Amino acid sequence: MTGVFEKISEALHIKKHPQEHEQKEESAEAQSPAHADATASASVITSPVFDKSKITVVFVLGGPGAGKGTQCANLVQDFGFCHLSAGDLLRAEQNRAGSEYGEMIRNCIKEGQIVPMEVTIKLLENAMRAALAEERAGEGWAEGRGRFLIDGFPRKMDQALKFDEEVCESSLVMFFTTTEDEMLKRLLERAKTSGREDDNEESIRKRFRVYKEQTMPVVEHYNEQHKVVTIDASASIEEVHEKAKTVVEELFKGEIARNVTA
Ligand SMILES: Nc1ncnc2c1ncn2[C@@H]1O[C@H](COP(=O)(O)OP(=O)(O)O)[C@@H](O)[C@H]1O
Ligand SMILES: O=c1ccn([C@@H]2O[C@H](COP(=O)(O)OP(=O)(O)O)[C@@H](O)[C@H]2O)c(=O)[nH]1
Repeated sequence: MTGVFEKISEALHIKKHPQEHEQKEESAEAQSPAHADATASASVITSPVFDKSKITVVFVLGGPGAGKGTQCANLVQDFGFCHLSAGDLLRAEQNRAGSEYGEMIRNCIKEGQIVPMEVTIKLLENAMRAALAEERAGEGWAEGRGRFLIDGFPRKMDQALKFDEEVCESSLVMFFTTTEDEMLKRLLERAKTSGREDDNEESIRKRFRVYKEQTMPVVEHYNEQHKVVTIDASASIEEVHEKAKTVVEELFKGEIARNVTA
């Protein structure tokens, strides 16, 4: 039987990684919804596609409109990260001619729901592969190394577990927080130019609810792993940037204190 991952890979035109092991195929099959029960008892050993000792993954979380994308853009300038916004990748796939997921993605985004993880994870994995294949110059990119800011992901526990286990174990979660009132204000302002179908009050309220119900448990999960740095995003863009920059400097120096408020 064709696994969900294979089916999605085909549809997204994703080539299999030459180094991907047979075991990995078995594992992807085992992770499909039809095999969910088998996964718990399966003794298949999986290894992530990317090696954590070479690839740094920083997850960037926070409510809709907290300023994740804005701060990621700043950190790209500072540290040469590759910035992958899960939302942007989904919107690109939604608009890709011939995508069989376009309609499904559009509906999920409009309703503030989370797109099934197989789609998002494959898009991220594919984008990471493409960035590494570019053999970028600059700090952090020599000899097969790479550094990624993964923005707006993982938003749900299943995504977090699967990405860490099968794609690349994350090093850190930067968690940007501010009030719902502030996020709403920012998003309604962004709506004037973003052209996003979900930047309207009805969709925003739904996104807030999904964020509380589904994304907060992800933050809790990483808190238990001592991987979270919380950054108050209520201040000005530049003030928030200074804090975020210090956090990343400490990460690369190996001096970061986890589960702290920066
Ligand atoms: N610290 C801040 N103060 C005021 N406005 C901000 C701040 N950070 C971001 N914004 C603005 O708020 C809106 C949402 O920011 P964005 O980075 O797109 O959020 P997210 O990626 O978390 O949804 C944007 O229009 C952005 O310019
Ligand atoms: O891993 C992800 C990330 C995003 N989304 C969808 O994309 C939307 C927009 O996410 P994005 O991060 O672009 O925007 P934000 O809500 O943070 O402003 C979300 O509401 C979800 O519908 C998703 O399904 N899975």
